[in-house]
Amino acid sequence: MRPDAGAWFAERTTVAPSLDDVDPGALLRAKRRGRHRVSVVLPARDEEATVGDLVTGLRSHWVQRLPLVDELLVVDSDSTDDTARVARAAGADVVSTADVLPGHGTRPGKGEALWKSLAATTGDLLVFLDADLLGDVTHYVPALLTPLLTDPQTSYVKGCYTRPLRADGVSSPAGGGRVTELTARPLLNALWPELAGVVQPLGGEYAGRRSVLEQVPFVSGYGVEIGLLIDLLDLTGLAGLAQVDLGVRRHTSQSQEALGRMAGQVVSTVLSRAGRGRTDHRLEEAGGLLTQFRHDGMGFVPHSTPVAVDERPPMVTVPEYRALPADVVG
Ligand SMILES: O=c1ccn([C@@H]2O[C@H](COP(=O)(O)OP(=O)(O)O)[C@@H](O)[C@H]2O)c(=O)[nH]1
Ligand SMILES: O=C(O)[C@@H](COP(=O)(O)O)O[C@H]1O[C@H](CO)[C@@H](O)[C@H](O)[C@H]1O
Repeated sequence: MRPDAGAWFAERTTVAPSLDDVDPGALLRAKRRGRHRVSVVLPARDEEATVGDLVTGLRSHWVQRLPLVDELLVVDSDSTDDTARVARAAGADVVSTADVLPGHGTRPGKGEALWKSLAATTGDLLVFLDADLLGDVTHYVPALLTPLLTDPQTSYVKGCYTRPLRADGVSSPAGGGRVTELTARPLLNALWPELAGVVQPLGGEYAGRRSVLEQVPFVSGYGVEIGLLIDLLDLTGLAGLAQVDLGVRRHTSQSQEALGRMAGQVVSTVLSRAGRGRTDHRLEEAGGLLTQFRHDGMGFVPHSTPVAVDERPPMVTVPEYRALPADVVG
């Protein structure tokens, strides 16, 4: 990893406390001191199976028992199932993407839902969580907010976690984050090596200040996370970014074919950014080292592998080849 990425990883990665170790008083004091208002946003397309429990748990802990969260919004993103009703019944506010900024029409995709959420919420701090998360993720919210509540320099916080994979009815302790590992991470390492320390660049759990989120574009589809990461790096520098180890993240996984389409959106988003301004700088210096991460039970451990292009020149340029007898050279 490049020294700046390595330093960022070492200095800007914190570990989320367990729910029992969260200090509610400190959280509320920090929130009040900063006169913050907190909005939690769940973009949801066809998540009736999971959104209810998720909203119930978040609302019970962070709205009813401890007033850490002021708004809990589910953005119904063209669902064809009962997502909206289930979310509302669990106590969330619910808007449909099409009903927000109707003068701007509506587009399909997760990023559209997240962009519209800025116009449908009032918090100066926003927390984004996927609506297909499985298991107890209650601690995600205070963990993602803490760097924003305690460090004015931090504007954007990414969650990171190990990602078990359940696909085709088979579960494995790792293997999730397929587009991250096979597309996003190699591309970011090649073109934005300063972001090589970000463990889960595509992760759907993150928090940010409205003051920066409203200044950057939102890619309408699945490119939204990588687009935000690159654009917020440009806006705030690495110093404005942080990440929190949230432990484990389980969610309902998509098919390889669906992830292929997601990867396509991620690639087009990266290329749209790589083509900006410093193209020659970025593309000419592309590649070299790929940093990946293992979890040793205590924390994430980076390990880097050279992936620079290694190639031979065209044979015709090799003098010894040109000196060979004509019947050999052809
Ligand atoms: O057009 C879309 C696609 C996805 N999502 C939501 O965005 C989150 C992440 O999407 P998905 O689960 O499809 O991606 P994965 O986590 O499988 O990569 C989930 O809460 C989806 O319901 C959305 O709001 N609109
Ligand atoms: O990280 C990934 O590779 C993809 C796919 O994860 P899985 O292979 O289904 O565990 O999931 C993420 O990517 C999407 C695009 O950025 C995000 O929108 C999702 O929230 C996130 O789960």
